[in-house]
Order: sequence, then C-alpha cells, then structure tokens
Amino acid sequence: MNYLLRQLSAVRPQALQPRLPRTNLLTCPGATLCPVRGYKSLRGVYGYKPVEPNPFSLPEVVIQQRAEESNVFRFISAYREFGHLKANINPLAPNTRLVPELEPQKYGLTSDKTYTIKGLVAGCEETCTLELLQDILNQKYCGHIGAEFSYLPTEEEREWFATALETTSKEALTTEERIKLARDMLRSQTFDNFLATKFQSVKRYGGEGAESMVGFFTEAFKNIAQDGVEQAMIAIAHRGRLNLLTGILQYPPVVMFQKMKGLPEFPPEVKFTGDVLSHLVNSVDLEMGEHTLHVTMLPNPSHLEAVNPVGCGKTRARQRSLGDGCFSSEASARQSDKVVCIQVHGDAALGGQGIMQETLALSEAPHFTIGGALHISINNQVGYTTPGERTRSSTYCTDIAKMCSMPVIHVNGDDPEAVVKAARLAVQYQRKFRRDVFIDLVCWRRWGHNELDNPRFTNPSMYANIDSRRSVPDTYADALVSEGVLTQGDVTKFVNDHMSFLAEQYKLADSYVPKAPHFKKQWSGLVQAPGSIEVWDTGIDAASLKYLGAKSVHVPEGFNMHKHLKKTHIDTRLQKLTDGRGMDWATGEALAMASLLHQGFNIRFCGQDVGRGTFSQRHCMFVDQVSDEMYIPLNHMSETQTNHLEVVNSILSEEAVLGFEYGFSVESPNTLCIWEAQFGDFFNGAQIIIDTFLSSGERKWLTQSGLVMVLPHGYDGAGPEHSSCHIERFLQNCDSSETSPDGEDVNWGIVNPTTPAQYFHLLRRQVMRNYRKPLIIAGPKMILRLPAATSSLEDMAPGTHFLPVLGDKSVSPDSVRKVIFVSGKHYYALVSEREARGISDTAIIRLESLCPFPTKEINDELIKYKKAKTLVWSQEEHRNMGAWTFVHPRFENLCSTKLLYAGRDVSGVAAVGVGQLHKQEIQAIMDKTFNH
Ligand SMILES: Cc1ncc(C[n+]2csc(CCOP(=O)(O)OP(=O)(O)O)c2C)c(N)n1
Repeated sequence: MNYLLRQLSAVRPQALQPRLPRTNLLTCPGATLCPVRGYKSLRGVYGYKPVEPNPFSLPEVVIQQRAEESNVFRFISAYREFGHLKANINPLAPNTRLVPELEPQKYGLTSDKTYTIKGLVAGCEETCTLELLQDILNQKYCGHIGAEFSYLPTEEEREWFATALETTSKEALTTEERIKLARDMLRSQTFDNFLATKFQSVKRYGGEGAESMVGFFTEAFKNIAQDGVEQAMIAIAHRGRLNLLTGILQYPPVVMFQKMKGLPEFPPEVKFTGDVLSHLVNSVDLEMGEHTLHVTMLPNPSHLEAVNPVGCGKTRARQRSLGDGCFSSEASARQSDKVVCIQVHGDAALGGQGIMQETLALSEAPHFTIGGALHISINNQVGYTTPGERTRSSTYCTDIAKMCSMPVIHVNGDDPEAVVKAARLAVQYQRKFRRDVFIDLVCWRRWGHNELDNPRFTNPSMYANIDSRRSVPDTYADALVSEGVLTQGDVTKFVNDHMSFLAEQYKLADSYVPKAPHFKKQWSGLVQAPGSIEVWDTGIDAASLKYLGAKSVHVPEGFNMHKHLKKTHIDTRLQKLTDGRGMDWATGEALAMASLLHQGFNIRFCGQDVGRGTFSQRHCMFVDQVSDEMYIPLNHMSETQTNHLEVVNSILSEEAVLGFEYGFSVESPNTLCIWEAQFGDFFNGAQIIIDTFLSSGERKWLTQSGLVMVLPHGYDGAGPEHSSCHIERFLQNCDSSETSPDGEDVNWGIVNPTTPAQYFHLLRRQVMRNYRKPLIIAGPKMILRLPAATSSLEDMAPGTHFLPVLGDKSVSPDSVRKVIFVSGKHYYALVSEREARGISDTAIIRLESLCPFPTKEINDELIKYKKAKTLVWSQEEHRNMGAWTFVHPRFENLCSTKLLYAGRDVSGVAAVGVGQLHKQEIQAIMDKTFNH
C-alpha cells in the first residue's frame, strides 16, 4: 500500500508558508486582547462601490426647454421608450411593425407647424417640421440600433443613455477601424472555410452569419483597455468560440488542429480526461496600442449559461487580488475594478436557462458585485432546431435584463459598424455606471446547430432566406471596395494570408507535442495531488487557540450585544476555552478560521444566512442591537491583520451562488472558500455546477478548486426534505477505486466528521496542503451542540490531524465479538443504544472519511478485533442511499471483510414525514444493528 505520513514542516511548500510564522502564534499573549479598530463597519456596504449622494440634476435651461415644448418632448420620450420596437434590427426581415406609441397626433403634433428641438435631442439645434423631427428620431432610435433604457433606475442614467445613443448614431468609424473590421471578419470566415475543408466531420459551431461579433470583441477590448481596465474575463459557450480563440485571442491553431485529429491536449504524464474542442480556452496579453489587456477565456461545460456565474466569481476574486481600492469593503479588504467580465450568450439559452436569472440577481448584491458585466447575446434567432419565437415568452431574448433594470442595445448583425457602435455605447455605460449592460446581436446561422446538422428539416423558409444571402464579411468587404477604402486585391490578400497561416499550422499538427501544465502566479508551489495518502499536521498549541478563540467573540467597547448571545455564545465559549474542553462545533470552526487568517490565508464563507448560521450556531458576525451595525470579530484580531473573513450571507440561490464560489476558488487558491447549504439537500439546485465544474473540472481542464461544500445532514424527523444531503450522489460521482487503495488524487474528498476537532483539522488542511481538491462535508445539525460531540484543545494540539477513521477506545479489543462500522452522527445514537442495552462486546468504528476510502485505517482497526464474529454496517439512511453501496464493495475487496447491512430499507423518498414512522424506523435500525 502506498501510504505516506507527511509532517507539515517537512512538506509545506515555500510559496504557502504562512506570512506570519508559527512562532508568532506561540508568543501571542493568550489572555490580553489587542485593541480593535472602530466597528463602524458599513452594514451592507462590504464589496459595494461607495454610495455617494447623487449629484445629478438636469440643467435649468433644459428643464425650461422641455417645459416650453412639452408635447415635442413627450413625443421624443416616446421614441426613447418605444423606438426599439420600430428599429431595423433583424437582418432576416424588415421591421413592418406598427408602433402606436410613436404616432405624432397622440402628442398634439401636426405637419403644418414648426417645432423647436434645441436642447431636446443631442446635437440638434434646429427648429424643424414634424417630418424632419420624425426623420431625426427614426434615424437615432429606429435604425440598425434600437435600445431599451427608459427603465434605468436613475434619471442620470436615463439622460446619459439617451444622449449617448443620440450621439452614437452620428459617430463614424475611422478608415483604419473599418479596414481592421473587414480584415477580422474575413479571417473569421476564412477560419470557418478552412475547417470546413480540412475537418468536414468536426463540429465547430462556426461563426458564419454572426461574424460581426468580432467587431464587438475588438471594440470592447480596445475601449475597456483605454479606460484603464487591465483584464477581461470571458465566459462564452460554443458559438463562434473557436473563431474568437484563434482570430483574436491568439490561440495557436496547431493545438486546435491536433485536437481535431483526436489527439490529447495535455501530455500523458498528467491525470486528465480532457474535454471537447468547443470547450478549449486561452489566457493572453493583447497589445491594444499603448495599453495591454490580459484576456482570460474560461473553460465551460456544455450546460449552457452555467459558466456565467463562474466567470463572475473568478472576476471578483481577481479584482480582490488586484485590490486598488475602488470598491470599499467592511474590513478594508479592497477590490479593484480593473477586471471586466464579458458574458457571451446564445439567444435560446439566455431566454430559457434559469441560472441567468440567478446570476443577474447577484450583479449588485453585496459580496457578489463585480462592477457590472458586459453581455452579448449571439442572437441567431434559432436554438438548435427551435425558431426564436418558440424559445421564450418575452419579446426579446434579452428581456431577463430588465429584471435588474439593465439597459439593452439591440443591433442588426448585418451592419458590422453598428455592432462596433453598440459595443462602444455598452462599454461607456458599464465604465460610467459600473452596471451590467446587454447587447442583443441579431444575426443568423448559416448551418444547422452544428455544421453536420441540416436546419432545413425544421426551418425551411428561414433557411431559404439564409441560403440566398451573401456572407456578412463579403458584403462588408464589397462595400469598402466600392467606396474605395479597400481594393479587391487587399481583400484577396487578407484571405490568402490567413489561409496560408492556417495551412502552415495544419502541417505542424502531427508533430506538435502538448506542453505540460504548470502552476503559475498564485498557483506557484502547488502540484497535482499525489497518488498516495498524506497526513498534514494541522494542530495548533493551546495558548494560541485560547487567544484566537477569545478574539473570535470579542467586540469593541460600546457594542450593544444581544443579551442572550452574550450569555449563551460568548461567555460559554470563553469558559470552554479556559477549561480547554467541551468545545462545540462552532468553536472548532471559529478556531480553524481564526488560525488560518492569522497564518496568511483569506476566507470566504458563503451561503444563505451563514453569518448567524441556519441553526443559530455560528454567530461569526454580530449585529449591534441599537445601530444595526454588523461586526465580524475575526476581522479585528489585531491592528496589523492583513487577511480577512468575508462573511457572505448570500441571496437565495444555490446554482449561481455555488458557481460563483467555484469561480472564486479556482482563481484564489489561498482563500479558503466554503459554501454551506441551508440544508444539505438544497445542493441539488446546484447540480449542474457540481457535475460539470466541481467534481470534474480538474479532470477535464486541470483546474484545481479547494471549494468546501458543507451540507447539513442527518435524520432527525424533519421529513422528506432537510434530512439527507444525499451523500450517495457525491460518492457515485467520485473516482475512488473499488479494487485498489485510493491516493489523494481522487477527484474530490467526501467526509462525514463527527467532532469539532475533526472539522477544525479538515478546514485547516484544505488550504495548508500543496494541492487543492474540492471537499464535500456532510455537516452537522443536531450534533452542533451535543455534549458527546465536543472536543478538547488537546484534540487540536500540534501533531494532531484529521483522522479518516475513529476507533473505539471504550472497549477492550479482546472482549469484542461484534464490530459496527458507521459514518456520521448516527454514531452517537448507536453509542447511546449500546449503553441502554448494556452491551460491552461491541465496538463502534467511525468512518470519518469516505473518499479517499480509508483502507489502511480500517485494516488497522480490523486487526485489533481478532475475536469479532459479526461485522455490521449501520446507517440511518435508506439502503439505496447513504454510504452503503459505496463502502460495501470496498470492505470486501480492500479489507477482505463481508459486512451485514443494518439500515432503512430502499426508498424513493429520503425520509418519512410522520414522526411515529420515523421512530419506528430508528427502532428497527437499532434492532438490526444489535441483533444481527
Ligand atoms: C442546459 C442545456 N440544455 C440543452 C443543451 C443542448 N443544446 C446545445 S446547443 C442548444 C441550442 C442553443 O441555442 P442558442 O442558445 O440560441 O445558441 P446557438 O447554438 O443558436 O448559438 C441546445 C438546446 C445544452 N447544451 N445545455
């Protein structure tokens, strides 16, 4: 067996050395508390941009002009609100819609008069006729750009948007910009054509019909870089992804080609399973004139829109690491606004996937805000085979944006210059107001869902129309040629040059050797997890723990503490720390967090109501009972504290929030990221994130995450829901072997700890190891305060660590005839029952770790009980649930042990909803366990 005991001092990599040496902890004066900063801690402002009094007011002269021409202004306002309905944004059909709100007679305007529009429409000084006014407004509001902004939350935003939109329509692109636009689109088209010839059976989800999206990207990159943004984070699905990667993000086509030939993207020495072509990524520095913009494209799963909250979480983590202080925060952990998240949607996915509702709901919520994202919907008016109008109930695929009053700019994708202008406008808005903004790029799709798919079976007339169309790049190039901006020779050269480049790359594909992944920047010092089992010393001396524990409940003078909390939480904790024993779960957790903060790690603890704790157990933040101010003691441990606990009482979402936390964790390996479900079973709302990122991300993309999921679990009569965290589903989703002992290189850890000290060690180990693995913790409910489930400071002392198996010290091995194996809080029920039945020949052994499966530790226990005749697995879950189906084959194969089963029968429901039945079932489990 490959089993290795590692001492922390011997193996802790240099890069992860705590910034405060351990000796600092030892010299902390356990009894005296350092003075703390003032606690005016900006309730609800943590992570927000500073709220300033809105200085905006319309100039007097404008108010007067509007008053004088109030009917004209009402008419103009109608265009601002409804003009988009008349705009020519659909390249496949002219807009013939009648918009009654835009009829001038409704505003008392007639053709026989002239009207003063000075000050009412940007850039217009004229006095004009109704017809001229209509022309001006139609041109500004109903051309190839139509925008929705009348619902923006402030007058300043609405006024700004109207002026910006009215001005945008006038701005022309420079000759240089136009040539670049033509060249970029021709390259995109050439890339698609090249693949169509060389890889006819490859699904590339090409950009044909949507090539003007490259205009959006280049313009957005240029504009944000000019505004001082240093990085862009792109969350994108399949459509046009490869074009973007090779065309703009400098992804070497050779790597893509070798992948298309079926070869792996990583070298053979790394443990990985790889991913499909349409999920490839790149991270690159783009030179944008005087500015450099670092652009990162995230790996994504096929599950559409799932990547968006992940992109937001990763963006926030990067903003935190760059912290230049744009966003203020509770404990002076600062957040930069130098990173912009760009989310690329499909129209059907955007209209249908609920995760977008959740993601947008995060956009301005404390602890989640990233200063506004740029969104673009590649609206090709069809989803797979389903025509656009059947993919939603709303007018536009972007209507979800209105949920959070975000502006939407609809643009005709056949007009690439309009797309560039739309991008400019979107960036200007995002930079000015740091809010999300959407572009709806209305375009079409040349082929089926992929290039092997025939779209004409289901959308014949649409495709008759599309088949008759010349491509957007060709049409645009033709226009520039006819205007004399380009020659036909220039166009041919653009195409040929790119074709030659691709052909060269193609030749290199067979001899290309994939590069070994390496851990860079914040990942330096980390490695892939070893194939053996390691033990990390995560203990801390008692004096330091007492000091830190006292800090965890310390509030400044003058803080109005809730009286009950003072008695039951603070005084009790202080007393237990003094005694050195009786530590409850929340104390173990607080000690783990305090020590990690002290040792140079940040912590982000997220979930619904985590600050107080669902079971009113945690109280890692206190609220002043007079002022409502929030105070987090662990952020005020000393004057010089540099690391922080971000207590994230999240919105009521599981999927987007977990995605966000995953994104944060992959960006920030030295932050302990914890997501706690309100009750364990609520994780199922986030199943897509769990399956496609958390459990599989490292295997697919070599991306490590140390995210901890705490899932309160346990049968306590609470009914079908709230009882089970369905640990069987996590076990089914792990790659622990049934036939050979696991190493640390399993895809994730799954544990069911039964003491605060075990939990303490797990949390500490999570960031102290030199690799990251997601950790699933079946968390406590009733044992949060169970006297039998407490720990002493000795259990956390130097030299101690997480124990994958807890043996039974209460029995003498020679007298044992039966061994019961159990995992989780059911242990305490078994111990009570054994006592009640007066049994003395039965040992009860706890499996605290399920994955990696603790083969060695189980065998070590089994060896002690040579006279045992009966070996039982006892669980409170149903037979088809809990850990039974997982442990059963492993006990047989790895421990040569046949176990009897004692637990609930199979069921399709997690737990009964009738108290009497619940009790009967428990009795039956106890009888089976002890009578076997
Ligand atoms: C959550 C989810 N459901 C179903 C699918 C299967 N699927 C792949 S692409 C697609 C259509 C997407 O349409 P749209 O969002 O308009 O993007 P487009 O492919 O047209 O660019 C569907 C249904 C998926 N990938 N993800």
